[in-house]
Amino acid sequence: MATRNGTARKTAKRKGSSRGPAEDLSFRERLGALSNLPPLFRLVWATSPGLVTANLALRLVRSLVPVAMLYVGKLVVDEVVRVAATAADLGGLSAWGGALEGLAWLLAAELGLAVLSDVLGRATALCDSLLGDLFTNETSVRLMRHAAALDLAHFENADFYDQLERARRQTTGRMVLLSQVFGQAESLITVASLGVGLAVYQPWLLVLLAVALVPAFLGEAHFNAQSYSLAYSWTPERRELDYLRYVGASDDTAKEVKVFGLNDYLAERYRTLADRYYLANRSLAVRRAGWGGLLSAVGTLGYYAAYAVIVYRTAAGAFTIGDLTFLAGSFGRMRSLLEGLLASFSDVSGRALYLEDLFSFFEIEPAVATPPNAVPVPDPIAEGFAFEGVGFRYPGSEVWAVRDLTFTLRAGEALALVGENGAGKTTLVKLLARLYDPDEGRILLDGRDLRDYDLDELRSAIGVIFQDFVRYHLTASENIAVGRIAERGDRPRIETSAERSLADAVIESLPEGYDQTLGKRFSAGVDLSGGQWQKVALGRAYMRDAQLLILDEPTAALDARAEYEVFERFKDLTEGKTAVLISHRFSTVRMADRILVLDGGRVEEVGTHEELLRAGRRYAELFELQAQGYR
Ligand SMILES: Nc1ncnc2c1ncn2[C@@H]1O[C@H](COP(=O)(O)OP(=O)(O)OP(=O)(O)O)[C@@H](O)[C@H]1O
Repeated sequence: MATRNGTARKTAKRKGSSRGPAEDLSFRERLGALSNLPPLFRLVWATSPGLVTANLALRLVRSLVPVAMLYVGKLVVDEVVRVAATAADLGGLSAWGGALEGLAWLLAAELGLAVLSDVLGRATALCDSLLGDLFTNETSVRLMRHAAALDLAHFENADFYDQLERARRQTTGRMVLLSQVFGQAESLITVASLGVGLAVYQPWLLVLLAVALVPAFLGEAHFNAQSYSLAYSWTPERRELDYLRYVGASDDTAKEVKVFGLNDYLAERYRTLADRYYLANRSLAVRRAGWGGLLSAVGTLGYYAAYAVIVYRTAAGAFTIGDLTFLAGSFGRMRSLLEGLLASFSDVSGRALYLEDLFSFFEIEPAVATPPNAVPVPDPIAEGFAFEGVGFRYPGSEVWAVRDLTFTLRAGEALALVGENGAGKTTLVKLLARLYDPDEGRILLDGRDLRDYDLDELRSAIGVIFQDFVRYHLTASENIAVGRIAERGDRPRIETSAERSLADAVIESLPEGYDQTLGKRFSAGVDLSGGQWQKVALGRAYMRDAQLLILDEPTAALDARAEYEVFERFKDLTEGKTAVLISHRFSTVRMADRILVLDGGRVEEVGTHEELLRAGRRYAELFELQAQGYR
């Protein structure tokens, strides 16, 4: 699996290592994670350049408000002191209306700044939340698109699922990270402006401030990295928790969970696992709170030391009372800003570590893909398909699912695949549809390797109705239209497909006909029986109208009459097309032009129904077994 950079590889390696979950990350790794911020910024920028610009402009103005307010505050105090002294000299204020006017202006300026700060704050928050929503939508769509482009093999791999899960968690709330970064930039400008003010009076106060805050910062950074390690190493368990929650409370499983009485077992298993996670988290949270409190006390000590110095110097006459308020205010403000800045810096680097999961997910490349100089898929297919010594092992499996497959599937012929459970029928079909590529040998289409063709075109030329077809909780018409989703607006085509697969009677009996939502997930949904669902799924084959049609157990759930009727129409479905039919029912198998018998992933025999019966080998044996069952 391709990963993004050193940090990703290291984190991936850590997972499998024997070191404990709360192990540390080096400071460099933490800093390295910050390299995820520019790509994040580019993603957010692409979401809405206008909102990002507005956000930054608002923050820039807002960052200068605090120093302006403190300075006006200082002027107010100095002015009050001056006016009060003069008034005392003259025995009253009344004669000094002119002096009060200056004070009034200053107060008005301070009020104006306070209102401005509030308005800017709200406008920034608005920009942040709008951007956050847009960003979540964008990233979720990208994630879905990317996941769909990946190989089927990825989806059968538990590590991939963990990675997908971690990436999925990153689609929401990532804007918080960018707001934090923007907020940090804003705080930095404010700190710089306050720093200039402080430096004018007492430069060494700045040094004191920095020294007092470093321990708290390092503590934060350390615990952030530990939290990440913990969350990372617990991904499989968190996935199991989600799975248990799903099995324990979902429409798909409710029936079986009830009749087998699994509820207590599932709840108990959930609790045991959830408690372990809670305990691991708790011990970290407690240590974090303890150390955090101690280290921030050091910062507070620094602040009061500085405050004492300023008070002493004011008393000694070196500063005015206005200076005192300005300095104490600036210092206090800077301390909380710096503290927030440092804490959020380590928080940012912590969150940036999580971003690694999102970006490294986006960088996984599918192995089954269109080659650079792809050839167009022939239409119509002239010769057909040829398997030449094809062998395939599922990823991570030592056993060959199919091996030495050599046979042809001629254009226009209907070929049935027969074999016992696990013989390799579905695997053969997955190879034909290029859901996987062979590990050995090759599959040719009109004399060229399947891998030379454009993948989208190839998939478009093939229609597969799997045994475990999906029951989409969408409308009846959409459930048929998924066969050729681009034509979903073509109602006559959908209705004709339904008619040919015998789904029309089912759909017409629904309260809302073709617009009826199927399945139980949504309140308006109506569920169908297994056979009714199969008729709907079969409608997709007619809708697809592909050059190569593959039907995996198309009639397994149909009653005898429906099966008979479907086969009456089978010729018409496969007319002029190449078809592959998988079935355990010999009544179905007989419809095919030729039959390929698989055993243990190898071709055992090929021929017409009559030829194979005459040969008296496995096909004849299986046929006889089934025929006996009917007698
Ligand atoms: N996703 C998978 N990962 C690993 N092994 C698999 C996977 N799918 C199938 N296999 C293995 O590959 C072999 C062939 O399976 P396949 O599903 O092709 O059989 P089949 O003939 O379609 O069986 P059935 O009649 O039960 O549908 C089996 O030994 C099976 O255990």
